[in-house]
Amino acid sequence: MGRTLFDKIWDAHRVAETTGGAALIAIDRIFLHERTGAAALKSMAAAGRPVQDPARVFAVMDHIVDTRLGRGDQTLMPGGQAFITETREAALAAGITLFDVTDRDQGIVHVISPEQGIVLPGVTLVAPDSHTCTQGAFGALAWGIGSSEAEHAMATGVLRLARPGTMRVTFTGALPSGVTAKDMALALIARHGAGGGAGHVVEFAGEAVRCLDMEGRMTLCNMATEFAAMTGIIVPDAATFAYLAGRPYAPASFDAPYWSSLVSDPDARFDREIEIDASGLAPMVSWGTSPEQAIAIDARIPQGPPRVHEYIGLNAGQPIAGTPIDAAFIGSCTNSRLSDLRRAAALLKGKHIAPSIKKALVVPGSMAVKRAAEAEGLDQVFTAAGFEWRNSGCSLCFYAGGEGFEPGSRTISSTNRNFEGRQGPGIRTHIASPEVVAASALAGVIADPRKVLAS
Ligand SMILES: CC(C)[C@H](C(=O)O)[C@@H](O)C(=O)O
Ligand code: SF4
Repeated sequence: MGRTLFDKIWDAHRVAETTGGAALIAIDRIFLHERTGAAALKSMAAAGRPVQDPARVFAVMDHIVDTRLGRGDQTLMPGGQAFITETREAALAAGITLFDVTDRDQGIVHVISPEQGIVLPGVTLVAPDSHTCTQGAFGALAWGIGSSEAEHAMATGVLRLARPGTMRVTFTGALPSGVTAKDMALALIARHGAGGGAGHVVEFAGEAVRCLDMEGRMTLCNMATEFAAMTGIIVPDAATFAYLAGRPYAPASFDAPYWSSLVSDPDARFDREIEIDASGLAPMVSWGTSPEQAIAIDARIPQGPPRVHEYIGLNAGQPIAGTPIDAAFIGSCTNSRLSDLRRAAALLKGKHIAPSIKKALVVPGSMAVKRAAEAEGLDQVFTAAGFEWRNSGCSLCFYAGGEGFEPGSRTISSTNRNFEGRQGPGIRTHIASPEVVAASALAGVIADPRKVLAS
């Protein structure tokens, strides 16, 4: 019987079978960040265990770094300085590659790993961070682990894994204009639940996926963890190889037989199959406190748990469009790459955000994205429109203390999580595409970008 892409990567990395259907899987790349990585490195050093192969291990400062222009080494997170200094010391002592705060290649882990050519088709890559699934867009088996597993992988080069199930989500047809990879992800989670992918590796397939550029594919795979999947994965193709060619850590060519074998065979069987007609999708926006509580932007809020309505301050039956917002955020490993910024800037060009917006931030996913955006003048478009232009990092994708939105704010955000308190105590987050964020910031209320594009 044919094998799925996942099966092939699993087989190529299976070092030994263990009990209960689990296996020892060889780990090709490990990526750490200062929020959870230092703990793993420090614990290894304390136990006198060296990193087995430092050339395969990378670390970056992204989660709690200051993103204000002109930043130094400081973090605004109360008590957070130790994460930065300890990560730096431990990374240097272990001899691994570190992208430090002021490095020109610094950025959010899942943005810089592809930019640097560290993730490659067919590799296994782990990081103590749930959105490691983003990197499955390159046809890698990339997933989030815990700090102690990271320690294990660094010390031994393998991890013990129960074999996950396989699921294929096929998006048929073509996406309508103004509808993006973010909307595909939110539509999937809204229809099949935030737990819908549990225990599975989800392969995204179909015409609408093939037509996404690499940045769109990363946005889609990024949300696999919000679907409770172990990870997402997309079969690599010419776009994948072209994206990676010439990147610092990528091989000189992708013509070895292994690369072209990285497909799901036509007769491969998946444990579960889901099909979604992409041509029927609309821009999506979350109305509640789980990514599954998301609706088309022209729809009305459904009845949800009373606690959710209470926190979010919106009633069932209300249209979501027209809801007044106080703040806007463009950034995160979901939607902070050059194409995201370009699409938002195209809507904002020559316009200004509504006076009711108290804080509007654009936080590029990496310093390389920031430089590329500046070379095109996008920073000027954003600042003229009333957005603050920042250095790269996770920023207000998650609240670490120190910097936040005004208490009680309602934000429209290009991030991936709308949990209670995710962006700060009492903050009500609506997640959506960068287009929806830009259109809403202009209007001061949740707004449909297709209407701005048409006007
Ligand atoms: C801090 C980190 C472990 C966490 C994660 O794993 O996802 C963060 O990146 C997040 O998005 O909540
Ligand atoms: S940008 Fe947000 S979701 Fe992504 S790694 Fe950072 S905190 Fe996590």
